[in-house]
Amino acid sequence: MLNVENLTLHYGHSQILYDVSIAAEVGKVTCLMGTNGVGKTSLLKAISGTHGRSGGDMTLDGQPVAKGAKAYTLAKMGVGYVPQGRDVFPLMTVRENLETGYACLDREKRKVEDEIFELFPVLQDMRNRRGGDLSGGQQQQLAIARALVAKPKLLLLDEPTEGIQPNIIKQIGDVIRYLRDQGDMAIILVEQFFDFAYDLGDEFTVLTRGEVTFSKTKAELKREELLASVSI
Ligand SMILES: Nc1ncnc2c1ncn2[C@@H]1O[C@H](COP(=O)(O)OP(=O)(O)OP(=O)(O)O)[C@@H](O)[C@H]1O
Repeated sequence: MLNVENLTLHYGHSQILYDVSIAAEVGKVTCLMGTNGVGKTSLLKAISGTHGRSGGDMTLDGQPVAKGAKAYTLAKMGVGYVPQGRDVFPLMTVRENLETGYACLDREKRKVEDEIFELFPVLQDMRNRRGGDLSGGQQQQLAIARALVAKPKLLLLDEPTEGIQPNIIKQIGDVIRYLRDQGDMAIILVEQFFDFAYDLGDEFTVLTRGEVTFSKTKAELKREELLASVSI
């Protein structure tokens, strides 16, 4: 589904990513791991078009993605992005936040499907509340739901468990597993909560200082090896 080859990324003059290659397949969770500041969020920004890459190639379903492609174009091509920190619109209601998720779609496709509320029943109950009044866990669920509204083929999740209480972490894990098992979406998960990532992941790519250390399937990888590679 996604193929990235030799991607480089800069902020001004400072280079953050060096020849990064990563792939993500439909029906699989690809975990992107590494210690703080190695460039995981930057890679998701490049893949989502939020911060343009400086070099390298990217294809989605075999379609080349131009270097300057904007987030809007990537969203239309099927990339759903759940950023670190959620970026829920605090003054908009839950319903309005969800509606922003389909802004990239053609008018006739703009609909919040019932499945969204089946996955996240709390959002149904709170649909007229303001985003800013939701708890952190509820905001995280809203951010994931907002990305799902556009029916992405590639879902990018940046630390969905950060600052979230255990019962909601479990619900979010169940949703990710459900989406993976539906078999119509590729998922890239950036996650510092090791057991959560190890449990869900099918493929693992580890970054160190902006470079890929290794990409392995779960079968090829010992838990201890992965743990050591993401420990300081
Ligand atoms: N907008 C920016 N301008 C300049 N430097 C930045 C910017 N955003 C991030 N960086 C730097 O880029 C590097 C990689 O940051 P990034 O957030 O991608 O890492 P990360 O692996 O996601 O870290 P974390 O696990 O802490 O979220 C860091 O050194 C960071 O300070």
